[in-house]
Amino acid sequence: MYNKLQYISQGNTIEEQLYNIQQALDAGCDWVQMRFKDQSAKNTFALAEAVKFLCEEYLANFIVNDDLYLAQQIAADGVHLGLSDMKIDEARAILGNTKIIGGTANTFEDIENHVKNGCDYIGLGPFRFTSTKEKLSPILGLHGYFEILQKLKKNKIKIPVFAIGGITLKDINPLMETGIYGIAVSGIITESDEKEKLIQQLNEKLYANVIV
Ligand SMILES: Cc1ncc(COP(=O)(O)OP(=O)(O)O)c(N)n1
Ligand SMILES: Cc1ncsc1CCOP(=O)(O)O
Ligand SMILES: [Mg+2]
Repeated sequence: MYNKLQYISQGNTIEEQLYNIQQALDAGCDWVQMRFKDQSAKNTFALAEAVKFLCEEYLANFIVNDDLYLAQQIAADGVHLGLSDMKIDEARAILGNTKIIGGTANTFEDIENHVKNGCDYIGLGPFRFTSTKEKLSPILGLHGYFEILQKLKKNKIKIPVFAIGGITLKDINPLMETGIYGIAVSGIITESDEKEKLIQQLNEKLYANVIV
């Protein structure tokens, strides 16, 4: 099963990205999504190769944001695709069944479609406003998660749902109570001065009800 905490990388240069990713891995993150927007193919490829190497060293999962062909080229563990990126069924046909394909959703219908098309997990959001991403879909808030997760349950749709967008430590308990599986975060980890402590606290809350 998937880790319940996914770190989405930040940084405007290869160096900044690598610094942030290494810090997150050192602090205990074991799932990284490389998100490097508006860059040349050369830079993105160079970063992806370096991140793949790092994640292998730390035994962390590594997925690529947006670019299925890059994920395929560097043999990443998978890809995360948004509503305006390549369609999930097309991606599945190209990547096969062994790779992770995550899909963005903002509504119950988005999730229904993703599940039909062979998606492995859902990034559902945004939970609240965040400056990490431009052009946000409508904000869901706790009530939005509650309604969508209830509808999934009613329709017997089972897929791990990760909450995303402006999430902080204090949001985890109420979010987990809605039935989500985990969270995908960027800002709180990138900006934290006490990453190890933060990741430990996040994991404690995320795994509080997991029986091993
Ligand atoms: C886990 C997760 N969920 C949602 C997103 C957002 O993807 P997308 O809508 O394609 O936006 P960009 O990240 O590409 O700007 C995500 N990246 N990860
Ligand atoms: C990529 C993405 N998609 C919806 S919100 C978001 C950004 C999440 O980052 P943060 O945790 O900093 O709000
Ligand atoms: Mg995208």
